[in-house]
Amino acid sequence: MPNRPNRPNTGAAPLMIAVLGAAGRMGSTVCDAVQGAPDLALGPRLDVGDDVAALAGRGVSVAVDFTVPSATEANVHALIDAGIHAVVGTTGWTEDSLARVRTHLAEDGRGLGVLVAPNFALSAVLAMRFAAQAARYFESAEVIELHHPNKVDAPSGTAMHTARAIAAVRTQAGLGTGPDATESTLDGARGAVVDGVHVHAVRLRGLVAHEEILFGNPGEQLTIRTDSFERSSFMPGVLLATRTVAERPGLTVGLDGYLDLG
Ligand SMILES: NC(=O)C1=CN([C@@H]2O[C@H](COP(=O)(O)OP(=O)(O)OC[C@H]3O[C@@H](n4cnc5c(N)ncnc54)[C@H](OP(=O)(O)O)[C@@H]3O)[C@@H](O)[C@H]2O)C=CC1
Ligand SMILES: O=C(O)C1=N[C@H](C(=O)O)C[C@H](O)C1
Repeated sequence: MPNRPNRPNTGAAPLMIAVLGAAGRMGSTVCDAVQGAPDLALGPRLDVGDDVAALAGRGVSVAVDFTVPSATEANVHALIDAGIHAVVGTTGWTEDSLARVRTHLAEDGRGLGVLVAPNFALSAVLAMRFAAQAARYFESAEVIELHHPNKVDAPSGTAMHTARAIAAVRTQAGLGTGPDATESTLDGARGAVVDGVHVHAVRLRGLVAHEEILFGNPGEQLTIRTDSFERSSFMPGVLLATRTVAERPGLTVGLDGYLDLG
């Protein structure tokens, strides 16, 4: 990742990285990326049915979780109990589940770090940041996310995060809901509503991970778009996180918390 502290850790023994969801699309890509990094060593690869608690005492420094929304929170609690830092890309996190992790980390007291990031691609991280910057200046804001048809959750974690951030800025700026004269619709025609922001999900063969954030004012529109054409786009962010999570005790939400974005 350019201009980021994503250099290999030199001079030290390689950090051992465990991967949860290792056989999945993201998990297998992470295994390849870790194997290609001279300062990292690929440790245990876990999938459904494997016991996360059994990672304790096996020299694992950091575990990367790309599993499923129904499993990821329990995995993180088990990793904390095992004394292992966690880098999490899996979606499905809520304010409540994040709060439980925050509490667990505080109670544990060993200074472990957990990063939960809805998107590790630099383009997506910047798109979310730019959207939050733009949100106060526009009457209308809607989010469209577009993904491969094998994705099990909708809207995407990235779209949820984007919409929540836009909504928070709009509230702070005293903006109400966007103008919308719709009186009757087919169910779903206006998408899901996340904190007052409409979010639309497209599933299409050929896509990987894409998002458009649309802002409108009378006579003008701003579109912010991010495209991940390959899962390799997530890897610099994942590797950066594995290298630095131990230096960031507590819970961080969003890779932007690890980047010097100003
Ligand atoms: N933050 C980011 O940048 C990105 C996040 N994601 C998110 O990552 C997650 C995974 O995506 P993707 O790799 O495409 O999905 P896949 O379905 O390809 O992979 C998920 C893997 O996790 C396994 N799994 C399921 N339950 C468990 C469990 N309890 N413990 C361990 N492993 C388990 C699955 O096994 P099985 O198939 O046998 O059920 C599968 O191998 C999704 O939530 C997705 O939204 C995706 C891309 C980027
Ligand atoms: O499932 C995916 O593929 C992706 N999931 C994440 C999300 O839900 O935001 C990140 C990226 O969009 C790819």
